[in-house]
Amino acid sequence: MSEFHVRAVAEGEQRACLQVLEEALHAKPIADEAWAKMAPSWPAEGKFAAFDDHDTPVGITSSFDVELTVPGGRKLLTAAVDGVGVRADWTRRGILTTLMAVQLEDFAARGVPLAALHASEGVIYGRFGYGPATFCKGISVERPRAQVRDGVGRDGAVRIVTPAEAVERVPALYNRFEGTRPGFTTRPAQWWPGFFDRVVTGGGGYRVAIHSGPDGDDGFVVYQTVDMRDRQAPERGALLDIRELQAATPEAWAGLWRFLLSVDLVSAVAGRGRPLDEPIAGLLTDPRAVNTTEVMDDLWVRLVDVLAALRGRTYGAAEPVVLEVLDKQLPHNNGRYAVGQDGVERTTAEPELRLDVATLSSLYLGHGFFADLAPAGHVEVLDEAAVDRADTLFHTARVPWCGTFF
Ligand SMILES: CC(=O)SCCNC(=O)CCNC(=O)[C@H](O)C(C)(C)COP(=O)(O)OP(=O)(O)OC[C@H]1O[C@@H](n2cnc3c(N)ncnc32)[C@H](O)[C@@H]1OP(=O)(O)O
Repeated sequence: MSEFHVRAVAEGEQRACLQVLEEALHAKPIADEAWAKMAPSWPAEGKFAAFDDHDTPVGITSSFDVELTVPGGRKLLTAAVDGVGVRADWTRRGILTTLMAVQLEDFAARGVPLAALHASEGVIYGRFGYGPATFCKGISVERPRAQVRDGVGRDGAVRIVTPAEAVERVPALYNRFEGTRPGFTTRPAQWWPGFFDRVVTGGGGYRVAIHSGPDGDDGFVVYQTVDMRDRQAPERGALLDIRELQAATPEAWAGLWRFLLSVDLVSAVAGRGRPLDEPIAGLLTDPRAVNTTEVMDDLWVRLVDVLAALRGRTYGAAEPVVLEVLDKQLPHNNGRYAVGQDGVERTTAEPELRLDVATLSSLYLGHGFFADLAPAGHVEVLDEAAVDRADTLFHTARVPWCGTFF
């Protein structure tokens, strides 16, 4: 059987590596024109690949640096992992395991405290120390029943912009929202061209509308309408599908929703990847017009430097707790940590809770509870009283949400 070797991707090898990824994700071969557009967003930097005996790539992992907002509002350097795939005839031979090990060591060597990704399947990344740290929901609003409450969302104006104007304005507008809640990430310049090309400018068919309030532009929505009418069912209307909606203020948010629900010949307004706490029902005279269609994991987080990551966030009001953390891939993280409002220290004190780094990572941004993870065996409880304390320290009032797909 052929062996593989793993190394950093060299300049000029990106297209062959991208082809491996596209095949793994069941996408079509990359045409020359598509590659010409994508190449600037696909640098060799940050990519590791597995190669066969002929130096042909058969597996890839990729990342780029962003900043992730953590509880308390600090933004920590984070490796955004994307583009993971192994060619179908090379799977289950340990390629991903090797790629993840090399990539994590690279993050640790560069002093990156956090890594994050969106997972194609729930079973893949836990073994590498990643845990689901933010969640999102799909919603569908029955438009004929959905009347926005009087006096809400009327203060600003919404205008549909051209694709060119969207490309010019939306990235700067997004930068106004960064950091408002745990889980938000910055979007580096290399992220935007792929998004616009897929969705707006490259025939994706989505429109962009911008909300402006007293201080200028303060929100945007990316959406498309899919006409569902036919002669037999003219009342069916179109489905309005929200790709993304971001607002800097509650007024901008309400104004964008009022606009979406006012579009004629639409029977339902739907979106996926919305924050769990988005209060759409409260906006409407009939809260039952809103249905939650799914709840999904959103961002998976991996603490690469546990001490730095724990020190990067703030904590709720409780006495400190001593955690013992187990990390198979990055043993420098193994050990005990005293976590409290006044700081985080390594300690030799007796542990109160023992957990692996994936579980700690899933709780890190403030979603979920130690109390809920303990019964399933994710947290070993050595001192019962520590569970409540740990939950008060870690859980956040604001629900974490990422909302940026990579
Ligand atoms: C961040 C992102 O980009 S998400 C996108 C991820 N990519 C995809 O989903 C594309 C399609 N899938 C693939 O390319 C591959 O199946 C990968 C990348 C998920 C896994 O690659 P492989 O090289 O087969 O993984 P590897 O051989 O190292 O497996 C390690 C372990 O994980 C398990 N595993 C890996 N992938 C899966 C899976 N999809 N389902 C169940 N188990 C899996 C293996 O069985 C193995 O378990 P073991 O250690 O107990 O034997």
